[in-house]
Amino acid sequence: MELQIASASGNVFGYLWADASSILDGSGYAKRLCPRGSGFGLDGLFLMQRPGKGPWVLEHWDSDGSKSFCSNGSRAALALPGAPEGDLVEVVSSGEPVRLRRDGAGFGIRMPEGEGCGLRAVPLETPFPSGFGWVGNPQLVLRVPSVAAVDLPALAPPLRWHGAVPGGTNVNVVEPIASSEARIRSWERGVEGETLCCGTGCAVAAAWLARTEGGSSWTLHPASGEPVTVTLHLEEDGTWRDLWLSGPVRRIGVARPDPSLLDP
Ligand SMILES: N[C@H](CCC[C@H](N)C(=O)O)C(=O)O
Repeated sequence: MELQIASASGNVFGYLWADASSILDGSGYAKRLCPRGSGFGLDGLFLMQRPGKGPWVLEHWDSDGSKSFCSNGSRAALALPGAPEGDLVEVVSSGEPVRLRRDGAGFGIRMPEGEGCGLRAVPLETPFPSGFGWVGNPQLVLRVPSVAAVDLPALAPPLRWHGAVPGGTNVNVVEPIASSEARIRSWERGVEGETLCCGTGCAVAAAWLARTEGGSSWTLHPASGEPVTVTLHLEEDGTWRDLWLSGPVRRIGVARPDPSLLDP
């Protein structure tokens, strides 16, 4: 079985066509194929169904086997062989109806706007000004003087496991560097470590920056150095419309996992 590998701004994923496997044990596949050391060193795994008549269907698991919505991996899927053609593609990704597009900046995704999505007030005490949002998964954003100076492995875990958010949260630190640009670093739930870019983290960071600093377009510079641009219409109540995140995608290649990883 072929494992396609692709990167979205440094967030790296493996992809399997679901009909290539008789057992849809996505969680088990993710746990065996993803981790660095015992697997391919991937942030997450996608199972994809062949494009049919309705929206294209994708499912994502983090490297620890937990199921979650993932924006970067969804937009990178559009670069894979076998993906639907066209500039604009309807997708149901981990149950969330979203749109993907091929555009000048690379590949983009329009984020979920359904029930519960948007900025929310959550009683989290942090040493820094903070915001929280839900975009198919939970994202905490802290504004810091310098993202480079933050000791993320010390700062993030207590917030990641904070009881104020059931199931905990992803943690992002941001540092505005211009009127519509900021640096960002992300600590991801389910990877339990820093990733080089978290798309949903960038989306919530941009929404929170739009609320606190103004503007409707923010370019975020993640740890990978491969920037993403977020455009949105933010409403007074913290919900958004047409929140698009775009950035580069790279196809890395194809791996052939040892059969013991697929069928232990
Ligand atoms: N990296 C992903 C998000 C994974 C979210 C996962 N870590 C969770 O907590 O559900 C993205 O680009 O949207």
